[in-house]
Amino acid sequence: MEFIKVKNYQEMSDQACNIMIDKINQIEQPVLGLATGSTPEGLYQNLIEKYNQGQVSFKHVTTFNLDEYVGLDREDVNSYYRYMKEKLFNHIDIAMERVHLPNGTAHDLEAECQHYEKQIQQAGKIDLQILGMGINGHIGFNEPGTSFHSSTHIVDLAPSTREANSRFFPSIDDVPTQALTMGIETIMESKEVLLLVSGKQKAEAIARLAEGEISEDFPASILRNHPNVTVIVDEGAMAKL
Ligand SMILES: O=P(O)(O)OC[C@H]1O[C@](O)(CO)[C@@H](O)[C@@H]1O
Repeated sequence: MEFIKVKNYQEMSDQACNIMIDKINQIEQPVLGLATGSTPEGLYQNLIEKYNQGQVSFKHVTTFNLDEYVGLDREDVNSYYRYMKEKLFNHIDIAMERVHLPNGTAHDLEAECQHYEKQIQQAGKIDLQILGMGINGHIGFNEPGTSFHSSTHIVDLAPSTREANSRFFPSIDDVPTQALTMGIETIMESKEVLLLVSGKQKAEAIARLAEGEISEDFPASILRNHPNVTVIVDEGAMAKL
């Protein structure tokens, strides 16, 4: 696991953007794994800027998002599908048929998980997976206690995750209680992982990632066993290292 230490959120987003554009330009049919939350917003803004400057095209890019809330329609303001459209897809030349997010309103959620997992395998696995990390070490929506051998599955969201994400909803009662997420094994099968971590609220989590034991109690810790992980971390998040 390689750590790239940067000053602040903007520098983290700039470095992540460069890594992602290199990857897109290196591979003929790149498959990217994408994340939501606050962390990658700066990266997506940068990608849009670079696209507008003609430095990158997404025509041959396929994407798989990590997760989606259960019960929110795709066009709901808080769905991750809507987030991705507004923060990235609407502004670039990506073909929407190459875009994938789990369907949180599928009639049969178990079947949807299996189907999503199959689509990732059929695409030839993920070339570069972008990750954020929750304060409890969750990656995707894989909460503490999730099996390291999990594939795409339905999760009950931890109270701390619902509380953290309630900032986007009218009230905490409106935050869905479940989500569909790529599993830990799905993430670990990505060829390369880029984990972005910013802000002092993540300092404890980064210290645990770097120095704690590898345990299902702290999902992100498994990344230490992955052969190709880069963590871009800013000064705030490094406070306890
Ligand atoms: O980037 P944020 O908003 O701090 O969230 C961290 C992680 O939590 C999630 O938003 C899920 O709660 C992930 O999608 C994200 O990577």
